[in-house]
Amino acid sequence: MTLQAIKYQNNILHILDQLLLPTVSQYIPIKDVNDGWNAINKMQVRGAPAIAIVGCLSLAVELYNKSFDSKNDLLEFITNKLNYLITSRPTAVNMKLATDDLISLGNELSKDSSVTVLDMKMSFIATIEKMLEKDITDNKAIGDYGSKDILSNVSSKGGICVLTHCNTGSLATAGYGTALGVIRSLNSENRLERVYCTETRPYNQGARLTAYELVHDNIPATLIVDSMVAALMSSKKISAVVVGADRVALNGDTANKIGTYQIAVVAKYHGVAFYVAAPFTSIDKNIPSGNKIVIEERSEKEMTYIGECRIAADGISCWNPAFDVTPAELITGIITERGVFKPKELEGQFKL
Ligand SMILES: CSC[C@H]1O[C@H](OP(=O)(O)O)[C@H](O)[C@@H]1O
Repeated sequence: MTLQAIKYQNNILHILDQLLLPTVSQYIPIKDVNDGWNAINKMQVRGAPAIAIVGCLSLAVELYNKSFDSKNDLLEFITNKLNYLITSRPTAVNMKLATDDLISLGNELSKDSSVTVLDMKMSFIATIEKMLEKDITDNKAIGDYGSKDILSNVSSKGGICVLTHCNTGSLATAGYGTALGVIRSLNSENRLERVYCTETRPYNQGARLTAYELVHDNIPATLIVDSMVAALMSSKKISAVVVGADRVALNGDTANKIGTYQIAVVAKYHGVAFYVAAPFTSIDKNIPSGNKIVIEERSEKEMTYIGECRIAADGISCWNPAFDVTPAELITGIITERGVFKPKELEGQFKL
């Protein structure tokens, strides 16, 4: 059983507080959209798919306990709540895409005279609940497509070594994971010698979350400091890098955790395949390239403190972008639940 970032049953929602991992494993209740917004903004839950799922489930929980006089009132309520949830973190696209889908569902249902207010409310809740299962199904498909494509491009018949950055596993999704899903699939096929994970400063998603998942699943793994990537590639046989995504532009440019871009540059220099693993819920067909992606900047406290302990000189100014954009030319393949695409093939997927 992989770890669960999100626990939802009978309209009751809890999330694993990821700020406390790996030393404390504690679930906290999410009772409404305000709780959802705060948990996402503080990064008690994080990861592009998990942000959308928790955001929408926080709406489902609030909806369940409310009644509405008309379908227009209900549509206005969910529109306001969803547009508020989008403001919790700007870079990952999943919450925005979920909002667009739910609002278009709302417009459809409000025009259908055979649908009552209660039918409409329960239809929203059912649609949101389906996000959990679909995400896990998508991730398992991503895992299997990714494993197959990576192995088709290596000469060895034995286990391979891969590198990943940040956390893209069960703690960033509804379960199994995206890039970590590929690693789980490689491991279950007995084709993984070792995965190297970067600590991923300053929030340490790698050291605190990915390492936690890999140890929990008994997957052979080694933690490295972010600045060791070039040394790793020059001294060990790394067959591929697999990372996640927060927002993929139509041309394949990809916004992901800060540090991804420089790993892609080093991978290019060393001739190592560089894959992005992301469901279509992380692909933004409305932006042509990565320079349109808003990059979230977070508090300098995340850089200058570890817990309560200050680790940087008082008075130093800081720059803390949470993401960077890797240009499509550095990306070997984008692994999705529909298969693996070269960046230039992505646009065609939206013309089918
Ligand atoms: C499976 S998407 C995970 C994606 O989200 C992470 O960012 P954050 O931890 O700030 O939410 C990181 O970019 C991962 O690749």
